[in-house]
Amino acid sequence: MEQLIIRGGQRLNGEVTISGAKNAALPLLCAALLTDEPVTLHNVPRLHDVQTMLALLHHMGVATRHDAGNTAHLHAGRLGEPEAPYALVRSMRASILALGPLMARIGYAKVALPGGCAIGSRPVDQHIRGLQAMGAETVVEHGNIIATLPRGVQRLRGARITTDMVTVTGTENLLMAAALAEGETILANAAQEPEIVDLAEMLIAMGAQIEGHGTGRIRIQGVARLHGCEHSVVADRIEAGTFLCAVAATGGEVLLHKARGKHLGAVLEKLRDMGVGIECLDDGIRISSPGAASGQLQAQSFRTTEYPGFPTDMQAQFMALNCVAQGTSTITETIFENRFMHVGELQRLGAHIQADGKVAVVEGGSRLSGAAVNSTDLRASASLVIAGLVAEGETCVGELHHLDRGYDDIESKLRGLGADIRRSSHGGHCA
Ligand SMILES: CC(=O)N[C@H]1[C@@H](OP(=O)(O)OP(=O)(O)OC[C@H]2O[C@@H](n3ccc(=O)[nH]c3=O)[C@H](O)[C@@H]2O)O[C@H](CO)[C@@H](O)[C@@H]1O
Ligand SMILES: C=C(OP(=O)(O)O)C(=O)O
Repeated sequence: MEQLIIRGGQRLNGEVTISGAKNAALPLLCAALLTDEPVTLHNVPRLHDVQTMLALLHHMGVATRHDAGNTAHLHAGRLGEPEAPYALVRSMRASILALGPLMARIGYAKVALPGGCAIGSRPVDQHIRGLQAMGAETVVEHGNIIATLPRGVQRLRGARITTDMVTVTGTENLLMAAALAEGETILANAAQEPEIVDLAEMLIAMGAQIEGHGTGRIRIQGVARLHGCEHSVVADRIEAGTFLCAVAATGGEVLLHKARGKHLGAVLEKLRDMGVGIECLDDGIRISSPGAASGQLQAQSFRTTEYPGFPTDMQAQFMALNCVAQGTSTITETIFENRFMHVGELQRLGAHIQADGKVAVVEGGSRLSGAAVNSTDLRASASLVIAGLVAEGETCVGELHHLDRGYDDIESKLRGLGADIRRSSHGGHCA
């Protein structure tokens, strides 16, 4: 079983390049299902989730190739077996993103219901309800959502859809479905994340007519056909945020190439309030954290909310940072009901945190000490890496399949900044 072995205490210095965003790449790859022409996607990160999505698309009859230069070539000329089986969906919930494009392109989809996962129950009722409003008939049978069009109906039809809550992949699924539907669709209460904007920009490059992406109301005029395109995946704001928290905690000065400050507003504000130096450049972010060494970082309270609020995908990493900053902070998780599983593992490293329901109270100023810990979900694993980088002695982080879902070679990138971190299948000295 592989582990990351980290010897804490090194400052991070230098330059790192942020990869393409997982949460943008996954819907963009699915958008290739909307056309029978070739699609070329640049800056596609090398992640397990991307491999799983390519395997899923291949299973459906899409020709796929992810080349060494991080460009993915996709061609959904003829769709063979448009099914997303549970084996693939279970390992990656974003498989649900095949539902909208398949319904739009061929009027049939069979996608396994994702079920619950480590961070919460995560239903997909809004995806299904939206497609029903566009004329789809759906049943859930043997654990699969089977969606069809009524006899004699060729295409989904545009609709006005107000989701009960803001849902990121729900908005993406309905946006892709609406792009090929007949007539106009209004998505009200739409998610505004940068990944939605990236998807809309790719769809527009394919010939879709979309307005209002990046706001809570997206207007789509369906077209009969979409064509192929070439598009580049936006930089990963969560990977960038993870590096920012790591540098803030360890101290040092790092330039994050390609990171976009405007996508990280809420996180950058908290870092600045904490006492960290942040400079947003045209094509990157520079961070310096001299206060880390002298114990001058001030812990920050925050609530996770939809974009542009503080992202739930940054909650665990910022919690690790708050553990070593000074003062008491309160962290409220409002998006997922079970996203504090890293608390127990951070406690093993010496953190003082009390979690009760949606709220965790962190007593800062902890002197962390290395230990064996296990990842419980993707961002939890990143929080343990950050804690390991500041902990005294050796930290061994296990269950790396969570980390590998969403970080493109994080250990090489951290090593390039001076961290003492390596991957080993033999384990370290941690008990
Ligand atoms: C691949 C991808 O982009 N994943 C991101 C996406 O997940 P994902 O799109 O799955 O998250 P949603 O935005 O849909 O979830 C927001 C909330 O709405 C609830 N909900 C959602 C849909 C639905 O039909 N019914 C329902 O009840 C969820 O359980 C959750 O409590 O947005 C999350 C919130 O920013 C991020 O943490 C994930 O990293
Ligand atoms: C929760 C996440 O991803 P997913 O929706 O793929 O589980 C994440 O990226 O932090």
